[in-house]
Amino acid sequence: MTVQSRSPLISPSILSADFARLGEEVRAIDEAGCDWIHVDVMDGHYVPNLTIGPAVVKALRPHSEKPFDVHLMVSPVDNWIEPFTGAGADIITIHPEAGAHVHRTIQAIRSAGCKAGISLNPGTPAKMLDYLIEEIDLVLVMSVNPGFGGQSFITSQLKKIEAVRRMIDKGGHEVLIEVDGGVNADTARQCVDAGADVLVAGSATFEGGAERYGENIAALRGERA
Ligand SMILES: O=C(CO)[C@H](O)[C@H](O)COP(=O)(O)O
Ligand SMILES: [Co+2]
Repeated sequence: MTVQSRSPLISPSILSADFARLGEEVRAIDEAGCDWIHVDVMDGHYVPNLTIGPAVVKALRPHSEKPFDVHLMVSPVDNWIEPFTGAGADIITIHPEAGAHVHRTIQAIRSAGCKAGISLNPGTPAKMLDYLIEEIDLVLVMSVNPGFGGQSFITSQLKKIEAVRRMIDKGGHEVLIEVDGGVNADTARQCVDAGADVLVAGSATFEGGAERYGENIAALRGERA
């Protein structure tokens, strides 16, 4: 197992924020020291939940200068790239199963000036990245089945994080590994030890209200608040 000592980047998922006060919540996690802001876009078709569209991303954009990490759980996905890059996304991650032409979609994301990510569902092997790893900036390893916040971490995904880490180290391209789903202070450590660079955390960031966001983020980084 690769044991890493560096601190991971933290990308709180606003799926667990108070939707009635989203702008305020984005400012609060920014001030609490998060690195990125994770936006879960669900279409009620590719996943059984319906969440945020580009109009909401555009409305939130003035509330933080930190990178907006937009996770598209949408099928078909191609027609949604331009609306989200136009709304202010910095990183766009897609699910290969949701796009008919993954390579082309990745190129469209990068041509629009955004970083491009590929997400691997719990049942999707790391091998899916063959022929794509050199074209992307980020691999999002899903440690829950996509669709809802608050699910339990699927431990088998640690082996996948290790496999993706080996693939990236061998290839020599700069690609970040992000882990999404059921990440808390305990599973965060396991993810970082397996080779993760970025951790998404919804429930574990927003737990306890705004006065706790700073200590929650510090705990996810493995620091004391
Ligand atoms: O993509 C997602 C679900 O599809 C969310 O980002 C993820 O579930 C984060 O929520 P939590 O940290 O509460 O598990
Ligand atoms: Co997500």
